[in-house]
Amino acid sequence: MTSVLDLAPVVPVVVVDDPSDAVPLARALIAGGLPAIEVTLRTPAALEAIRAIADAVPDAVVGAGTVITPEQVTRAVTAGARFLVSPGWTDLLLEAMRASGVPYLPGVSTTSEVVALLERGVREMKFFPAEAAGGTAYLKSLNGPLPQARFCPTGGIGPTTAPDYLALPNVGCVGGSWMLPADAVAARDWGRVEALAREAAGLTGSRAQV
Ligand SMILES: O=C(O)C(=O)C[C@H](O)[C@H](O)COP(=O)(O)O
Repeated sequence: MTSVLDLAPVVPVVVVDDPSDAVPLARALIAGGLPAIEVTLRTPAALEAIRAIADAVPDAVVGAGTVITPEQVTRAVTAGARFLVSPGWTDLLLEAMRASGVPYLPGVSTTSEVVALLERGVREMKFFPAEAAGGTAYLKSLNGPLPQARFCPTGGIGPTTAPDYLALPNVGCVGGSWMLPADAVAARDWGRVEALAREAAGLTGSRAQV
């Protein structure tokens, strides 16, 4: 499989409360041009949402986010998750992710964590919480000594800051929830979600111009 970092410039980070929203929401994101979708395991509906998207929306590459235990790795992959994302990592979690057979992005926010992952043969990671942990300045600084590490920064990123991240050589994609405003999801305004997704998908253009 293509690296998770190269599927799309923006990976929507989705919190699903009502499992019946999962399929129309995924269709709206795909129609807008965002095929990789991270469903966070933060709600009881998450696994059902992953299963529904995997079954009904074949064009989606659905993954699981907020994966923090080996049990969640197993449940997510069984439900149909095609990639795994964690906000942070331990050796136990890393071993389970590695054994799952699907691509994974362990979360880091410090230089030592990046070095520790490189030591374990992992070069692709989530940078979380991106804005709070130092944003583009931090990632730019990491690229000097550690250019072999590539990141999906997530956390506090919006449409105006995403292009700055995407312009960095060590950033493959960014994650974010801005294309899924809570009021639009509550109103099931999938047209608005699609329009916001389309704008996000177009951010590749900003990147190409840099
Ligand atoms: O759930 C997880 O595993 C997380 O790591 C948190 C998410 O990545 C952020 O909540 C998304 O970022 P926002 O765009 O700021 O909403």
